[in-house]
Amino acid sequence: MLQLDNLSRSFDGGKTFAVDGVSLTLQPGVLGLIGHNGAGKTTLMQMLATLIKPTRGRLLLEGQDIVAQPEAMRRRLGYLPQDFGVYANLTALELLQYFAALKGVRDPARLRRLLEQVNLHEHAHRQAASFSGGMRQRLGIAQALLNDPDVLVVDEPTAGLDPEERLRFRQLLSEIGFRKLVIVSTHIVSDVENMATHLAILNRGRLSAYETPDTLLQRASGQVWAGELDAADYEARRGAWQVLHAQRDRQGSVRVRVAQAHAPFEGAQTSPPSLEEALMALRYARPEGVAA
Ligand SMILES: Nc1ncnc2c1ncn2[C@@H]1O[C@H](COP(=O)(O)OP(=O)(O)OP(=O)(O)O)[C@@H](O)[C@H]1O
Repeated sequence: MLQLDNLSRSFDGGKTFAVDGVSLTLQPGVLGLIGHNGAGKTTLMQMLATLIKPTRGRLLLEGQDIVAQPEAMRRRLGYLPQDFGVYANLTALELLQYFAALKGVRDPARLRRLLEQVNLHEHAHRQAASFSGGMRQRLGIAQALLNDPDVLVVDEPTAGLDPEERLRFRQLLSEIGFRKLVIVSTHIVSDVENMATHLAILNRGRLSAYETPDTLLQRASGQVWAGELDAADYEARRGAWQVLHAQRDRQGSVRVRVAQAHAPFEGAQTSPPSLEEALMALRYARPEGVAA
């Protein structure tokens, strides 16, 4: 449906590339675009949203070149940028009415349905400026869905949300992904763990992996070890390991999880990895959980 062909973007006349030769063929579902800060996620998403043009490469929506004809994409696109602001004096409904007028959407019933879909219908007449971060993001999604888009692009949507809001927001994107192509960028793996049908890992502008979460988990299977050892022993040996998690207990021993191909110490057992651990074990991410 959406094809990225050697997509590249430089901001300094071709000396360095923020996005460098990314090729992907995307179908409906949720794509989690994972990368550390500065990896090129926003630049990639802005190209998809036709806000900036690629330096090289092509972007095709059902075969149509959307760099040459951005309108073809804009009609079918919903976009929630990283910094979706709300206008202080407008209520949630007024804000949607405003964007609906800009997008040429004339059906008032649709605005009510969208507020229901994002679970804000009981707050339709409240000023959006008084909303929590999660409510604002959900309003942002309602705005992005106004034109019933086929492609929904959402940039770092859960930054600043509390755990309950994160969960609700993920469920919402997951449901949309049953029928549409949803592209969600994040540097927090757990944000997309339960909803992504595919993951694309961006590392300094380059695509280092494009796989299903299950495939990544399978590839990392047997490479994560768990066990307990004496604190002094742990301190002496930890420098040689890729430690995923370490927790000291009151008795002075340390429960540890380590990523490597063979047992790090006697008594360590292989343990099923989380997706974040799998990315670290496969060297797609740094120990602090940020994709490298
Ligand atoms: N308008 C610009 N002018 C110059 N350099 C830019 C511009 N936009 C992005 N860059 C550079 O391109 C690289 C990728 O930035 P980008 O914002 O796409 O990364 P990101 O993965 O979205 O990071 P973050 O998670 O921090 O938003 C960075 O080195 C950034 O400094």
